[in-house]
Amino acid sequence: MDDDGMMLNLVPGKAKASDSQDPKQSTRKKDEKDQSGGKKVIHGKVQVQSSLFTANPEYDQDQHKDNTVSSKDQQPSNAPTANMFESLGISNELIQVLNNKLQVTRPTLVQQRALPVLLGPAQGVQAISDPLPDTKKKGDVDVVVQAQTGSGKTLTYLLPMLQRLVAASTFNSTPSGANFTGFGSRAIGTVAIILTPTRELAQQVTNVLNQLLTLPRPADAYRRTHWMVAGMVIGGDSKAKEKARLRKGVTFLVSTPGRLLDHLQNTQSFDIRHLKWLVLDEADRLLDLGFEETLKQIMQLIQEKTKAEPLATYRHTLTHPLWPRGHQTILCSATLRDDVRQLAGTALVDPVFVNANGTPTRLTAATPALNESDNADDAPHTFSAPTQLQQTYTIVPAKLRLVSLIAFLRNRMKKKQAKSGKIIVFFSCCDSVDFHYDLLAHAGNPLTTDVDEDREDMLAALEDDDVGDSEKKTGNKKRPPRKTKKVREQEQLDFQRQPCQESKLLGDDVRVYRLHGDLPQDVRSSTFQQFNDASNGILLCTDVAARGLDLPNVACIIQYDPPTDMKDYVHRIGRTARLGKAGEARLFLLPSEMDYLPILKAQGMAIAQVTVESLLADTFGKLRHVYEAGAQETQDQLERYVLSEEENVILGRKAYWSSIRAYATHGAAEKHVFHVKKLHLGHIAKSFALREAPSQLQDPNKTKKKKDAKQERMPGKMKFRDGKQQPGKQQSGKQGKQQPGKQQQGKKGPGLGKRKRMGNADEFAIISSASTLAAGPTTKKKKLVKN
Ligand SMILES: Nc1ncnc2c1ncn2[C@@H]1O[C@H](COP(=O)(O)OP(=O)(O)OP(=O)(O)O)[C@@H](O)[C@H]1O
Repeated sequence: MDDDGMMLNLVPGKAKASDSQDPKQSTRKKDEKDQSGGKKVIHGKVQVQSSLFTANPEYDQDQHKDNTVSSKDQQPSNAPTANMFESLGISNELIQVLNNKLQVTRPTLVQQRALPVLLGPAQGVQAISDPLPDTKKKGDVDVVVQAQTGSGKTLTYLLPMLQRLVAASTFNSTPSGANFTGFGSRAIGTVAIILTPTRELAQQVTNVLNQLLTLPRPADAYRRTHWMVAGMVIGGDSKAKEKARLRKGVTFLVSTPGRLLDHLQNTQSFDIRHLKWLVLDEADRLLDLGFEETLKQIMQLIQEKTKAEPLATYRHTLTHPLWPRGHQTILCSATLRDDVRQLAGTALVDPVFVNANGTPTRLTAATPALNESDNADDAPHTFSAPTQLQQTYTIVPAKLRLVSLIAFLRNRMKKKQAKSGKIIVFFSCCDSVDFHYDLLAHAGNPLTTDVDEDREDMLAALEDDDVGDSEKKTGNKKRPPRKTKKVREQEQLDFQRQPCQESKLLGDDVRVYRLHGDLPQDVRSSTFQQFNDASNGILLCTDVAARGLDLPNVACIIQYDPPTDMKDYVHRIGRTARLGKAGEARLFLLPSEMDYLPILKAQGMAIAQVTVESLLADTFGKLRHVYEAGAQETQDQLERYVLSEEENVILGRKAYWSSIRAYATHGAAEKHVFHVKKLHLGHIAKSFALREAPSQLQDPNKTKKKKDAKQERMPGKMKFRDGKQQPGKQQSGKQGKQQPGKQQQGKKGPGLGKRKRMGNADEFAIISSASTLAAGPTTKKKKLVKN
């Protein structure tokens, strides 16, 4: 539904803000109060504590309803098969580790298909229908593995490496073990590099490797893995320590791209001349813009460094077919599509494509594109989600978003408490995660200060100028006692460093966690670990947690902000329903976003509707007036909390602006659905517990003086925080209080205008907050928002 007409910001009385030092202020205020029918007016704006259930857009929520969707009776598509690992060429010792340490007994379909290919010619298994002739790779092929989320791709690439190295450790020993001369030295350097897009995924893969390396000591009393070491180098860790580890030799190196490139360029002792495997986990993400340049440089350096002659000690050993000739490149993801071809022409040599649906096939230049098909019988390549995953959506008007989220979470936590499993909520930006985290942690606690007129005056001052000046503007008024700045800062610091918080708002003993790219690395790591170990709890996060993370017992995914890319949709929902287990994924959509449903369906996603009424009724009470009252009461409580402290308002505003900015990063293909112009900004503000849309960006760190100076230097520049206008590019359109939704000229401006290229990005590309704000379809390319 195109409701542009209704989507005007209806905040009444947009009169210019008056000077709060005006001696006539109190008289004028009184007048304003009178004129607005007794309602409070601040700076020309009526402070309306509006109802949640009035003035919402009209929409037909059944428009895209599909009654046929049901995942209840579906056979899980990513569960283990009836096959055995023995038949695939995995040794008993490794199978023991799989059974005992990882509770893995039977392979999944993709493991069944990919393991023989990856174990290589030395295993004597005919894995592909058209084995390579005697090429330079001598039977060891590059491999592209595409399989649903939670189908065990990590073991798919790790097991063959381990199997081959374990076999290589013993291949020249005598059968009895006497006169053993097996290979094994850490000094060989790095033989496998595994690249992941996020630090958490790197941490996870390293953990799995370490478990696999606890291979039992066999009868010949020689532990095959004694020389193998798994190590991790990621951004945020101490480089000096990493260098020391690399000097000693790290057999399996797990890394994020930026940090790997850094070591390849700067760490002399990082020896990869004997490199045999390069794995790109979440390859499509690594091939994305942002990592593209880094990856190119990595590939180039690997090509150069692996040309070096092997050390004399290993020359003989490495000729055995257990070791791949050259190095084998493996790409993995649930959403590999045409992107892979970018690399296929350079780093991959006629790769074999393996998925769960058919026999492995070679991918040559002549092979049709993965997501195209001329043949009607041959279904076009769409993404697929685990069949047992129950996908649902709820159309939620903007004003009701926040209470609907609270209602959903409360209901889930109340339902089965300990057994309900974990919940992950996805937001579009770090600021929004921070805001909601704070809200869930504190809004259920009693307020320490009253939300009175003085506080609202403080907020009015915030509206007009730098946050720092608000103290001045309300300086001579009596206020509720406030904590000193130092105390507040210390409290914030302590709050920042806690990996989780209790949320009284959601119920007894409910813990909330948060994860995003702006957190200090140690907080990120401990949060990830603690949420991983917890049996219950709610993780609020950005897409930094969307890829690859295998967090046990996640029962439900909530996409509070829709993803900006269909691939992200698939990965986000894939954090549940793993390895054949059940799971639910709920998508929140605005009425103006309903046309996203046919897009999802066209991509093979079966998604059913749950109405917002039933969502609210499940928590607040069955009768309409009861759940409306309950929702309104909750919203009021949240608004009161936000209004109670200056910091809360700042958090809310930052989150509001960053979210709108993130909204503008939806790709061109989905712009007709997700367009800032379609947003009702007043209603969106309500979903951040703000009583009205903030009219301009505030920067708590800048003094008014600095801002004025900037204005002088660059007249005409918009007053957006950190706004980095390209030199020579004059921005047209309204200056000063630019509203989102208003088309901006100067398309190639920074921030929203263009997806930022990160030279050495080792994380999701990141821009933290509302540094600039443009609106409308400014570019065809997807833009990058910090997550
Ligand atoms: N054959 C198996 N049987 C039982 N569990 C398995 C099997 N293979 C892997 N697992 C377990 O399944 C979980 C998911 O595996 P993994 O993270 O490798 O999935 P994935 O396909 O890489 O998912 P994603 O696409 O989300 O990254 C892990 O906990 C892993 O230990």
